[in-house]
Amino acid sequence: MRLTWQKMDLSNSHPFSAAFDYASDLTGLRFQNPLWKVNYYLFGHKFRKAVSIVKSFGNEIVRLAVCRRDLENPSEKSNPQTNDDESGGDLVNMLLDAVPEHHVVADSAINFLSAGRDTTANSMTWMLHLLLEQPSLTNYITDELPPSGDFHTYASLSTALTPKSHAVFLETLRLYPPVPFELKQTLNSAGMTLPDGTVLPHESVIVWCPYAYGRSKKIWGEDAYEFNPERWIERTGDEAEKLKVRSAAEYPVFNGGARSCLGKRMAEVMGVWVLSESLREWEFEEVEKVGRRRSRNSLTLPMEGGLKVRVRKRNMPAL
Ligand code: HEM
Repeated sequence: MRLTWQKMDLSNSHPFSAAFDYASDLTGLRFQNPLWKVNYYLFGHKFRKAVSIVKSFGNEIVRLAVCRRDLENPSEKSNPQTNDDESGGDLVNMLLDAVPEHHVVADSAINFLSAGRDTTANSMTWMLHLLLEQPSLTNYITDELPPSGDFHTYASLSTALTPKSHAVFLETLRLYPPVPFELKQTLNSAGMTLPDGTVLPHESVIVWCPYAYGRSKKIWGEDAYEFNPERWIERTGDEAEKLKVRSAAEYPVFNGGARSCLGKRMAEVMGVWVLSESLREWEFEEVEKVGRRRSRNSLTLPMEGGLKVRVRKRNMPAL
Protein backbone atom coordinates (compact mmCIF):
# COMPACT_ATOMS: atom_id res chain seq x y z
CA MET A 1 0.00 0.00 0.00
CA ARG A 2 1.34 3.48 -0.83
CA LEU A 3 0.47 6.56 1.17
CA THR A 4 1.42 10.11 0.29
CA TRP A 5 0.98 13.54 1.79
CA GLN A 6 1.37 16.42 -0.72
CA LYS A 7 3.52 14.11 -2.87
CA MET A 8 5.59 13.06 0.16
CA ASP A 9 6.09 9.32 0.05
CA LEU A 10 4.86 7.45 3.13
CA SER A 11 5.29 3.92 1.80
CA ASN A 12 6.76 1.17 3.98
CA SER A 13 10.23 1.55 2.51
CA HIS A 14 10.45 5.28 3.35
CA PRO A 15 12.95 6.04 6.16
CA PHE A 16 10.12 7.75 8.09
CA SER A 17 8.04 4.56 8.05
CA ALA A 18 10.97 2.37 9.10
CA ALA A 19 11.92 4.80 11.90
CA PHE A 20 8.31 5.16 13.02
CA ASP A 21 7.79 1.40 13.15
CA TYR A 22 11.04 0.88 15.05
CA ALA A 23 10.21 3.57 17.62
CA SER A 24 6.65 2.22 18.06
CA ASP A 25 7.85 -1.36 18.52
CA LEU A 26 10.43 -0.32 21.09
CA THR A 27 8.00 1.91 22.98
CA GLY A 28 5.49 -0.96 23.08
CA LEU A 29 8.13 -3.32 24.48
CA ARG A 30 9.02 -0.90 27.26
CA PHE A 31 5.70 -1.58 28.93
CA GLN A 32 6.44 -5.28 29.15
CA ASN A 33 10.07 -5.16 30.08
CA PRO A 34 10.97 -4.20 33.65
CA LEU A 35 14.58 -3.94 32.44
CA TRP A 36 13.73 -1.56 29.62
CA LYS A 37 16.18 1.00 30.97
CA VAL A 38 19.01 -1.47 30.32
CA ASN A 39 17.76 -1.89 26.77
CA TYR A 40 17.50 1.86 26.44
CA TYR A 41 21.05 2.25 27.72
CA LEU A 42 22.37 -0.34 25.24
CA PHE A 43 20.23 0.49 22.20
CA GLY A 44 19.04 4.00 23.09
CA HIS A 45 21.06 5.63 20.33
CA LYS A 46 19.09 3.71 17.69
CA PHE A 47 15.80 4.71 19.34
CA ARG A 48 16.82 8.37 19.58
CA LYS A 49 17.88 8.31 15.92
CA ALA A 50 14.50 6.85 14.95
CA VAL A 51 12.66 9.55 16.95
CA SER A 52 14.77 12.24 15.32
CA ILE A 53 13.93 10.89 11.81
CA VAL A 54 10.24 10.96 12.73
CA LYS A 55 10.55 14.54 14.03
CA SER A 56 12.43 15.72 10.92
CA PHE A 57 9.65 14.29 8.79
CA GLY A 58 7.20 16.52 10.68
CA ASN A 59 9.48 19.51 10.13
CA GLU A 60 9.69 18.66 6.42
CA ILE A 61 5.88 18.53 6.14
CA VAL A 62 5.69 22.02 7.64
CA ARG A 63 8.61 23.38 5.57
CA LEU A 64 6.94 22.23 2.35
CA ALA A 65 3.55 23.59 3.43
CA VAL A 66 5.10 26.99 4.22
CA CYS A 67 6.96 27.06 0.86
CA ARG A 68 3.75 26.24 -0.97
CA ARG A 69 1.87 28.99 0.87
CA ASP A 70 4.61 31.49 0.06
CA LEU A 71 4.51 30.52 -3.62
CA GLU A 72 0.73 30.64 -3.81
CA ASN A 73 0.30 33.85 -1.76
CA PRO A 74 3.58 35.79 -1.93
CA SER A 75 1.85 39.02 -0.86
CA GLU A 76 0.65 37.42 2.39
CA LYS A 77 4.04 36.12 3.38
CA SER A 78 4.05 38.00 6.67
CA ASN A 79 0.46 37.13 7.59
CA PRO A 80 -0.38 33.99 5.68
CA GLN A 81 -4.07 33.44 6.51
CA THR A 82 -5.07 30.99 3.80
CA ASN A 83 -8.59 30.01 4.67
CA ASP A 84 -9.58 30.22 1.04
CA ASP A 85 -11.22 27.46 -0.98
CA GLU A 86 -7.93 26.08 -2.29
CA SER A 87 -6.15 25.47 0.96
CA GLY A 88 -9.16 25.08 3.27
CA GLY A 89 -9.55 21.58 4.64
CA ASP A 90 -5.81 20.84 4.71
CA LEU A 91 -5.01 20.15 8.34
CA VAL A 92 -1.41 21.41 8.23
CA ASN A 93 -2.53 24.68 6.63
CA MET A 94 -5.27 25.11 9.19
CA LEU A 95 -2.74 24.54 11.97
CA LEU A 96 -0.36 27.03 10.37
CA ASP A 97 -3.17 29.58 10.36
CA ALA A 98 -3.88 28.99 14.02
CA VAL A 99 -0.49 28.30 15.61
CA PRO A 100 2.48 30.64 15.12
CA GLU A 101 5.21 28.19 16.24
CA HIS A 102 6.17 25.92 13.37
CA HIS A 103 7.68 23.27 15.67
CA VAL A 104 4.28 22.92 17.39
CA VAL A 105 2.59 22.47 13.99
CA ALA A 106 5.24 19.86 13.08
CA ASP A 107 4.60 17.96 16.33
CA SER A 108 0.84 18.14 15.75
CA ALA A 109 1.25 16.82 12.19
CA ILE A 110 3.23 13.87 13.54
CA ASN A 111 0.66 13.43 16.30
CA PHE A 112 -2.11 13.07 13.72
CA LEU A 113 0.01 10.82 11.55
CA SER A 114 0.90 8.56 14.46
CA ALA A 115 -2.68 8.56 15.81
CA GLY A 116 -4.25 7.78 12.46
CA ARG A 117 -1.73 5.83 10.41
CA ASP A 118 -1.21 2.42 11.97
CA THR A 119 -4.45 2.37 13.97
CA THR A 120 -6.49 2.50 10.77
CA ALA A 121 -4.17 0.29 8.70
CA ASN A 122 -4.02 -2.39 11.40
CA SER A 123 -7.77 -2.38 11.96
CA MET A 124 -8.32 -2.88 8.22
CA THR A 125 -5.79 -5.72 8.12
CA TRP A 126 -7.53 -7.56 10.99
CA MET A 127 -10.94 -6.89 9.48
CA LEU A 128 -9.92 -8.35 6.13
CA HIS A 129 -8.40 -11.37 7.87
CA LEU A 130 -11.55 -12.04 9.90
CA LEU A 131 -13.72 -11.62 6.81
CA LEU A 132 -11.59 -14.06 4.85
CA GLU A 133 -12.06 -16.58 7.66
CA GLN A 134 -15.84 -16.26 7.29
CA PRO A 135 -16.42 -15.64 3.56
CA SER A 136 -20.22 -15.44 3.98
CA LEU A 137 -19.68 -12.12 5.73
CA THR A 138 -18.57 -10.48 2.47
CA ASN A 139 -22.14 -10.48 1.17
CA TYR A 140 -23.39 -9.54 4.65
CA ILE A 141 -21.54 -6.25 4.13
CA THR A 142 -21.77 -5.62 0.40
CA ASP A 143 -25.53 -6.31 0.17
CA GLU A 144 -26.34 -3.24 2.24
CA LEU A 145 -24.07 -0.86 0.30
CA PRO A 146 -25.68 1.81 -1.88
CA PRO A 147 -25.77 0.70 -5.56
CA SER A 148 -22.39 0.58 -7.26
CA GLY A 149 -21.52 3.86 -9.00
CA ASP A 150 -23.77 5.92 -6.73
CA PHE A 151 -22.11 8.95 -5.29
CA HIS A 152 -21.39 8.33 -1.62
CA THR A 153 -21.95 11.16 0.77
CA TYR A 154 -21.00 11.41 4.38
CA ALA A 155 -24.65 10.74 5.21
CA SER A 156 -24.79 7.58 3.09
CA LEU A 157 -22.21 6.09 5.45
CA SER A 158 -24.36 6.58 8.50
CA THR A 159 -24.81 3.69 10.92
CA ALA A 160 -28.53 3.81 10.09
CA LEU A 161 -27.92 2.98 6.40
CA THR A 162 -25.03 0.54 6.77
CA PRO A 163 -25.40 -0.99 10.25
CA LYS A 164 -23.89 -4.37 9.30
CA SER A 165 -20.70 -2.90 7.83
CA HIS A 166 -20.31 -0.81 10.96
CA ALA A 167 -20.98 -3.92 13.06
CA VAL A 168 -18.16 -5.79 11.30
CA PHE A 169 -15.83 -2.85 11.86
CA LEU A 170 -16.68 -2.46 15.56
CA GLU A 171 -16.57 -6.21 16.15
CA THR A 172 -13.08 -6.34 14.60
CA LEU A 173 -11.91 -3.57 16.91
CA ARG A 174 -13.45 -5.34 19.90
CA LEU A 175 -11.15 -8.33 19.34
CA TYR A 176 -8.20 -6.38 17.93
CA PRO A 177 -8.24 -2.83 19.37
CA PRO A 178 -5.46 -0.81 17.67
CA VAL A 179 -4.78 0.85 21.02
CA PRO A 180 -4.66 -2.35 23.09
CA PHE A 181 -3.75 -0.72 26.39
CA GLU A 182 -3.83 2.80 27.72
CA LEU A 183 -2.49 4.68 30.67
CA LYS A 184 -3.01 8.05 32.31
CA GLN A 185 -1.36 9.78 35.25
CA THR A 186 -2.91 12.19 37.77
CA LEU A 187 -1.12 15.52 37.50
CA ASN A 188 -3.35 17.41 39.91
CA SER A 189 -1.35 17.87 43.12
CA ALA A 190 -4.47 17.11 45.19
CA GLY A 191 -4.93 13.83 43.32
CA MET A 192 -8.39 12.96 42.03
CA THR A 193 -11.48 10.97 42.95
CA LEU A 194 -13.05 8.61 40.42
CA PRO A 195 -16.86 8.49 40.04
CA ASP A 196 -16.98 5.34 42.21
CA GLY A 197 -15.17 7.12 45.05
CA THR A 198 -11.73 5.61 44.48
CA VAL A 199 -9.09 8.20 45.38
CA LEU A 200 -6.03 8.43 43.17
CA PRO A 201 -3.16 10.27 44.85
CA HIS A 202 -0.96 12.73 42.96
CA GLU A 203 1.10 11.08 40.19
CA SER A 204 -0.79 7.77 40.34
CA VAL A 205 -0.53 5.86 37.09
CA ILE A 206 -3.65 4.06 35.99
CA VAL A 207 -3.53 1.47 33.20
CA TRP A 208 -6.46 -0.20 31.46
CA CYS A 209 -6.57 -2.66 28.66
CA PRO A 210 -9.18 -2.35 25.90
CA TYR A 211 -7.88 -5.70 24.56
CA ALA A 212 -8.99 -7.41 27.80
CA TYR A 213 -12.29 -5.46 27.92
CA GLY A 214 -13.04 -6.72 24.41
CA ARG A 215 -12.55 -10.34 25.45
CA SER A 216 -14.31 -10.10 28.81
CA LYS A 217 -17.08 -12.72 29.17
CA LYS A 218 -18.62 -10.51 31.83
CA ILE A 219 -19.23 -7.77 29.25
CA TRP A 220 -19.73 -9.80 26.05
CA GLY A 221 -21.03 -13.17 27.25
CA GLU A 222 -19.73 -16.72 26.83
CA ASP A 223 -18.93 -16.20 23.14
CA ALA A 224 -16.67 -13.22 23.87
CA TYR A 225 -13.83 -14.79 21.88
CA GLU A 226 -15.98 -15.37 18.77
CA PHE A 227 -16.08 -12.92 15.89
CA ASN A 228 -19.81 -12.29 15.68
CA PRO A 229 -20.86 -8.94 14.13
CA GLU A 230 -24.51 -9.80 14.79
CA ARG A 231 -23.98 -8.99 18.47
CA TRP A 232 -24.00 -5.33 17.39
CA ILE A 233 -27.32 -5.55 15.55
CA GLU A 234 -30.64 -4.80 17.16
CA ARG A 235 -33.82 -5.76 15.30
CA THR A 236 -36.87 -3.66 15.98
CA GLY A 237 -40.50 -4.79 15.56
CA ASP A 238 -40.65 -4.10 11.82
CA GLU A 239 -37.42 -6.08 11.25
CA ALA A 240 -35.46 -2.84 10.76
CA GLU A 241 -31.83 -3.27 11.75
CA LYS A 242 -30.11 -0.85 14.05
CA LEU A 243 -26.59 -0.66 15.36
CA LYS A 244 -26.40 -1.17 19.14
CA VAL A 245 -24.78 1.64 21.04
CA ARG A 246 -22.17 0.65 23.62
CA SER A 247 -20.80 2.96 26.25
CA ALA A 248 -17.10 3.85 26.29
CA ALA A 249 -16.95 2.08 29.66
CA GLU A 250 -17.77 -1.26 28.00
CA TYR A 251 -16.03 -0.53 24.71
CA PRO A 252 -13.10 1.85 25.33
CA VAL A 253 -11.57 1.26 21.88
CA PHE A 254 -11.72 4.98 21.00
CA ASN A 255 -11.29 6.09 24.60
CA GLY A 256 -14.08 8.18 26.14
CA GLY A 257 -14.88 11.56 27.60
CA ALA A 258 -12.90 14.66 26.83
CA ARG A 259 -9.96 12.74 25.33
CA SER A 260 -11.96 10.59 22.93
CA CYS A 261 -10.35 9.81 19.60
CA LEU A 262 -10.69 12.77 17.25
CA GLY A 263 -10.38 10.56 14.17
CA LYS A 264 -13.10 8.02 15.00
CA ARG A 265 -15.34 9.04 12.13
CA MET A 266 -12.42 9.09 9.70
CA ALA A 267 -11.40 5.60 10.83
CA GLU A 268 -14.99 4.41 10.32
CA VAL A 269 -15.06 5.88 6.84
CA MET A 270 -11.89 3.98 5.97
CA GLY A 271 -12.99 0.76 7.63
CA VAL A 272 -16.58 0.74 6.44
CA TRP A 273 -16.41 2.47 3.10
CA VAL A 274 -13.01 1.65 1.67
CA LEU A 275 -13.04 -1.99 2.72
CA SER A 276 -16.68 -2.67 1.76
CA GLU A 277 -16.23 -1.02 -1.62
CA SER A 278 -13.01 -2.99 -2.18
CA LEU A 279 -14.81 -6.22 -1.32
CA ARG A 280 -17.53 -5.42 -3.82
CA GLU A 281 -15.00 -4.90 -6.62
CA TRP A 282 -12.25 -7.35 -5.71
CA GLU A 283 -11.80 -10.87 -4.43
CA PHE A 284 -9.16 -11.42 -1.79
CA GLU A 285 -7.50 -14.68 -0.90
CA GLU A 286 -4.93 -15.24 1.82
CA VAL A 287 -1.63 -16.41 0.36
CA GLU A 288 -0.75 -18.48 3.41
CA LYS A 289 -3.71 -19.95 5.25
CA VAL A 290 -2.34 -20.40 8.74
CA GLY A 291 -5.55 -19.95 10.75
CA ARG A 292 -6.04 -17.23 13.32
CA ARG A 293 -3.14 -14.76 13.28
CA ARG A 294 -1.15 -13.45 16.20
CA SER A 295 -0.31 -9.83 16.87
CA ARG A 296 3.18 -8.41 17.04
CA ASN A 297 4.50 -6.60 20.09
CA SER A 298 4.01 -2.95 19.26
CA LEU A 299 1.87 0.00 20.24
CA THR A 300 -0.95 -0.49 17.76
CA LEU A 301 -1.44 -4.27 17.54
CA PRO A 302 -0.02 -4.99 14.09
CA MET A 303 -0.43 -8.48 12.67
CA GLU A 304 2.67 -10.62 12.97
CA GLY A 305 4.12 -11.07 9.48
CA GLY A 306 1.42 -8.91 7.89
CA LEU A 307 -1.39 -10.27 5.75
CA LYS A 308 -0.34 -11.31 2.25
CA VAL A 309 -3.33 -11.60 -0.06
CA ARG A 310 -3.94 -12.50 -3.69
CA VAL A 311 -6.31 -10.00 -5.30
CA ARG A 312 -8.39 -10.36 -8.41
CA LYS A 313 -11.20 -8.39 -9.96
CA ARG A 314 -14.51 -10.09 -9.23
CA ASN A 315 -15.60 -12.42 -12.06
CA MET A 316 -12.11 -12.45 -13.60
CA PRO A 317 -9.76 -15.43 -13.77
CA ALA A 318 -6.94 -15.48 -11.18
CA LEU A 319 -3.68 -13.90 -12.40
C1 HEM B 1 -9.40 2.41 14.24
C2 HEM B 1 -8.73 3.52 14.32
C3 HEM B 1 -8.46 4.30 15.57
C4 HEM B 1 -8.52 3.93 16.89
C5 HEM B 1 -8.90 2.58 17.46
C6 HEM B 1 -8.17 5.09 17.68
C7 HEM B 1 -8.12 5.10 19.07
C8 HEM B 1 -7.75 6.20 19.82
C9 HEM B 1 -7.64 6.21 21.27
C10 HEM B 1 -7.88 5.02 22.18
C11 HEM B 1 -7.28 7.45 21.65
C12 HEM B 1 -7.01 7.96 23.08
C13 HEM B 1 -5.54 7.87 23.37
C14 HEM B 1 -5.21 8.40 24.75
O1 HEM B 1 -5.85 8.04 25.71
O2 HEM B 1 -4.31 9.17 24.86
C15 HEM B 1 -7.16 8.24 20.44
C16 HEM B 1 -6.81 9.58 20.42
C17 HEM B 1 -6.66 10.32 19.27
N1 HEM B 1 -6.90 9.90 17.98
FE1 HEM B 1 -7.49 8.04 17.42
N2 HEM B 1 -7.90 6.14 16.84
C18 HEM B 1 -8.07 5.71 15.55
C19 HEM B 1 -7.91 6.45 14.39
C20 HEM B 1 -7.60 7.79 14.36
C21 HEM B 1 -7.49 8.59 13.16
C22 HEM B 1 -7.75 8.10 11.74
C23 HEM B 1 -7.13 9.84 13.56
C24 HEM B 1 -6.90 11.10 12.74
C25 HEM B 1 -6.23 11.15 11.65
C26 HEM B 1 -7.03 9.84 15.00
C27 HEM B 1 -6.69 10.94 15.77
C28 HEM B 1 -6.61 10.94 17.14
C29 HEM B 1 -6.17 12.08 17.92
C30 HEM B 1 -5.74 13.44 17.37
C31 HEM B 1 -6.21 11.70 19.26
C32 HEM B 1 -5.84 12.54 20.48
C33 HEM B 1 -7.09 13.12 21.09
C34 HEM B 1 -6.78 13.87 22.38
O3 HEM B 1 -5.87 13.50 23.10
O4 HEM B 1 -7.50 14.83 22.67
N3 HEM B 1 -7.33 8.58 15.45
N4 HEM B 1 -7.47 7.47 19.36
